[in-house]
Amino acid sequence: MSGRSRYATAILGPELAAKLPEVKVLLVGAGGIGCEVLKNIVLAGFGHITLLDLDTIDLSNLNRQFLFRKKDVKQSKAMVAAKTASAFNPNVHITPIHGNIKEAQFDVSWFKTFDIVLNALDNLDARRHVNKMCMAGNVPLVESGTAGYLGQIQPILKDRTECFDCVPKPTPKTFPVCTIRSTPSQPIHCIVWAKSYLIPQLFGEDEDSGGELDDAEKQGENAQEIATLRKEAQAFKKVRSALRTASGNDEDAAKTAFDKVFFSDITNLLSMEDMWRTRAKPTPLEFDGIKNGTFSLEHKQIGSSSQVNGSSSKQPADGALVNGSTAGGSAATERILKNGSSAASSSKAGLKDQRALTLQDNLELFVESTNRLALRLRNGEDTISFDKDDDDTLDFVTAAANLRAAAYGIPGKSRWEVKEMAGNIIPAIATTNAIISGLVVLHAFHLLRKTYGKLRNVHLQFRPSLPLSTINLSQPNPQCGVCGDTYAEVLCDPSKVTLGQIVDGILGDGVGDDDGTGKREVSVYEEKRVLSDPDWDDNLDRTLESLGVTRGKFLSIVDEEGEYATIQVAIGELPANHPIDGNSLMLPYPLPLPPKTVKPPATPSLKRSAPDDEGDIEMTEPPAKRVRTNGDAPSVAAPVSPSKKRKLDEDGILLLESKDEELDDDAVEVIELD
Ligand SMILES: Nc1ncnc2c1ncn2[C@@H]1O[C@H](COP(=O)(O)OP(=O)(O)OP(=O)(O)O)[C@@H](O)[C@H]1O
Ligand SMILES: [Zn+2]
Repeated sequence: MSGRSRYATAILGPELAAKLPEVKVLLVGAGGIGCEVLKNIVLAGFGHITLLDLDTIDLSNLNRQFLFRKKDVKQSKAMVAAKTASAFNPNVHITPIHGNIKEAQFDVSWFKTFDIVLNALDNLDARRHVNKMCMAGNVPLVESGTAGYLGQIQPILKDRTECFDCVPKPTPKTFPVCTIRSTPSQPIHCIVWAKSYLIPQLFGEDEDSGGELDDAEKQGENAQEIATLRKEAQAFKKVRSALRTASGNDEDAAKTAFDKVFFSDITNLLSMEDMWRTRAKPTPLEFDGIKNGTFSLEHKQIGSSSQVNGSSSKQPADGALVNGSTAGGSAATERILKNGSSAASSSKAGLKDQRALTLQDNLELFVESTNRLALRLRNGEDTISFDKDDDDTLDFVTAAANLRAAAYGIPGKSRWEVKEMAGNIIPAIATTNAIISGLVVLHAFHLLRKTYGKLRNVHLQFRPSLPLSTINLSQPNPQCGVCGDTYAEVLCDPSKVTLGQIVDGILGDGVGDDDGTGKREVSVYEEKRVLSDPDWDDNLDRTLESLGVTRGKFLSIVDEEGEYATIQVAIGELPANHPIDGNSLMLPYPLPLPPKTVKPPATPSLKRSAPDDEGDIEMTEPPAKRVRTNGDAPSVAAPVSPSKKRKLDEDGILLLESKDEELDDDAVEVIELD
C-alpha cells in the first residue's frame, strides 16, 4: 500500500477508501469553489472525475482560482483545471468538458452515469437545472455557494431531503418601473436603467415594451407618465435604426441617442408639473454644450428648486479605492478612463477604473462606447446585452448611468463601482471557498457511505464565536414541483415517435385500481407550453420533433383530476447500437407509478406548480384558460412569455444585503449565493 492510500484508508476507512478510485463524480463549475473542490477530490482519491464549465479564464479569476496562471487567461477553465489537478495524483482520470450543463447532450441518461454530482456554480438557473436532472436521475447532489464571508452547503437526495427547489428562493431586489424610468433618486436606479432598459432598447431585440407599461398602468402608476413613456418608446425606433446604419467613425448616431434620452425624454418628463411638485427636477443635458465646455449643471439649475448633489462637471463623484480590473476596449476609452478628457479631472486621476468621471468624460465615453457597440451590430451581432465582463457594455452603462445621474443631481460612480453594482458582484473570498469546499467533500463521503444520518445543511457565517452552524435536513416539501414529481425516461427517435405514443406508453394499460397506471385524463406540457389536454388532442398524432420536444427536454404529464403526482418524462436518445429497423421508442420498465398527491392546503402554499415555477399553471385550472400551442415554432409557444418587466426583475440588482447579514441559527431559508 502506497503512502498516499495508507493515509486515505486510515482517514476514510477501508471500505470508502477502496471505493473512491471507482467512484464517478461530476463536478459542475471550475470557478472559485470548483477549483477548491477539484483539488480536494483529486487528493482524496476519487478516481473518475468529469469536470464541466462553460467559461474561459479571466484575469480577475486568478486571485482565487489557484489552478490557473496568467498564461492560461482566455483558455477553457475545465481544460486547464483538469490539466493542473491531474498532476496532483497519478491515479486520477479527469475528463474536462468545455460546455454548458444545460446542453441537450447532458441528458438524464448522462447524469445517471455518475455516482454523485457536486455543484460549484454561480447562478440560480444552472443550479436549478442540475437539481432537476439529479432528481430525475436519482443521483445524490451536493449544492454549495459562497458570498463574501458567507457560505452554505446542502446535500440533496431524492425523496430523503429537501431539493434545491423545495424552498422558494428570494428574488433579487427590484425597483418600481417609474423609479427606474422617470424618477431615479440613487446611483443604482441610473445603473439599472442603463443596463436593463437602455441597452435592451438600443442594442437588444426590437420588442414592444407596451406590455410592461400596461402592467404598470394597471398597478396604478401615474397614467400621464405612462403615456409619456409610451411616446418615448416610439422614438427609440428612430435611434435604433440610426445605430444600425451609421458609418462607424462619426458621432451622429451616438448624438441621436444622446439627444433622445438625455435631452428630449427629460424635457418631456419636465412638462409633467405634477411629478416635480415633491421632487427635484432633472436637467436636460446638451450634447454640444458639454462637449465644448459651455454647459454647466450649476448654471442650469440656478433658480430651480432642485438640490444638486455635486455631480456637475466640476465636481466629480469619488470612486472607491479598490483594486481595479483591466479597462475598456479601445485606446480612446483607455485615455478617458486614465486621464479624463478635461483638465478638471486629471488631478483626481487614480487607478484608471476608479477615477471619478466628469460630465465631459462621460459624454466622450458614451459616444465612444456607443460607436463600438453600433459597429458590433453592423458587423453582424444580432443583439447585445449587458455583461460585466464585456468592456463595451460596461463602458456604455458607466457613461449612460453617470449622464443620467448628472441630469437628476445624483452622484456619479466610477467604472469600477458600476461594474460591481451592475454585475451584482459580491467580493469572493478564497478562504470561504476553501472552507465550503472541504464541507462539500465531507458530505460527498457521507452520501457515498450512505451514512445519511450524518448529513446536514451547513452554514458558514461571519460570527467569530460560531463560524459554522448546522441544520438538520428537512423532509422534501410535498408541494415541491421538482422533487415531488415522478420521473421516467424514454429513449426514442423524436422524428418518428408521436406525442400520443409517449403518453399512452407511459400511462400503460393499468392492471387494477389505484396503481397509478392506466388511461386517465391528463394534460401534457413541455416547460410552459401546453401540448395537449383532455379536450384538445390535435397534437397527439404529431411527432415529438415537430413539436420541438427533443433530447434533453421533459414532457410533464399532469393528472387532470390532480389525484396523482405529475410524471416528468425525460426524452433521451436510443442507444448507439439500437438496430435501425428496431422500435423507435423504448419505454422504462417498470412504468412510473406516481403517488397519490397530497392536496395542497387552502392557504397560500409553497407550491411551484408543475411544470415550472411561475405559479401560473395550476393543476386545477380549467383547460379553457390555457394557451395552447401547435408547437410549429417554439417561439410562439410560451403562454406566458416573460415580459420586459420580468426581465428587469430578473436582472434587478441584488444589493449586497447578505454581506452584513448574519444567518439565524435556526434559519432554514436557503439564501441565494454565488
Ligand atoms: N450553465 C453552466 N454550465 C457550466 N458552467 C457554468 C454554468 N453556469 C456557470 N458556470 C460556471 O460556474 C463557475 C462559477 O464559479 P465562480 O462563482 O467562481 O464564478 P466566476 O465566473 O469564476 O467568478 P466571478 O463571477 O466572481 O467573476 C464559473 O466558472 C462558471 O463558468
Ligand atoms: Zn423539492
